[in-house]
Amino acid sequence: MERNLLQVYFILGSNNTEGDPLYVLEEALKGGVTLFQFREKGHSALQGEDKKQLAMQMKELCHLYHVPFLVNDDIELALEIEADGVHVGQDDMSIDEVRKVIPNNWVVGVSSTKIKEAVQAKKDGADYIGVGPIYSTNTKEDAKKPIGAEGLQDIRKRVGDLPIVAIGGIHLGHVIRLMQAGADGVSVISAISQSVNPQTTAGTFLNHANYFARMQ
Ligand SMILES: Cc1ncc(COP(=O)(O)OP(=O)(O)O)c(N)n1
Ligand SMILES: Cc1ncsc1CCOP(=O)(O)O
Ligand SMILES: [Mg+2]
Repeated sequence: MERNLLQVYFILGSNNTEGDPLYVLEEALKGGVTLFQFREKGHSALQGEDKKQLAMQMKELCHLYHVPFLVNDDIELALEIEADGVHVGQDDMSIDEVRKVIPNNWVVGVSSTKIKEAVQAKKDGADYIGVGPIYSTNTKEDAKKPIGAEGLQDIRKRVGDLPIVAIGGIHLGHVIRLMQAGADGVSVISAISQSVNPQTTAGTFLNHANYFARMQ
């Protein structure tokens, strides 16, 4: 995959904002997020038809802004609504199983907290790995222990040029440090979804990532 897509990877579900998730997503898209993941899980998450309706509306918005739309965990939903890819974790469907049922051109991302998982994900043909949690986060109930920028750097050393996005507790001030450690970009939920101005925040994330790229 084109690694620049990982620069500002926004993830959102209906319970990550007190406002209208479609409004938050459109503001983030206007600000310049480069990739999007629909992650509808946890407390009061939508189910069934409601979940599908929201996913379809989010996909349409993403496509209006030419941003690929990925679905977290729910491969069946991703297929139903013709997403652009999926993200799976260590406890979800395996990449092998996923690849059997999805179109060839879809992006498949895999979560990795440890070197072993990252090396395996690369062997299995992941398009990118989501490495984290980097810092502590209140957004994911079952998050593992944070690995810090050092943990990310150790993983980078072992996976060559495999695209990596850092995730977990990330704020604007972390971007440069994480890209120095080997991330191609950052994946965030609350820093954008809970921002008073998601558009400006998304835009500033992109500026930081572009600044790092120009310095190389
Ligand atoms: C980009 C990215 N990286 C990691 C994750 C976490 O996936 P997972 O470990 O399966 O946990 P859930 O998000 O499903 O709770 C992710 N979603 N996205
Ligand atoms: C989905 C996920 N996977 C690891 S940490 C995390 C939550 C990231 O959310 P936030 O950016 O609000 O910490
Ligand atoms: Mg998962």
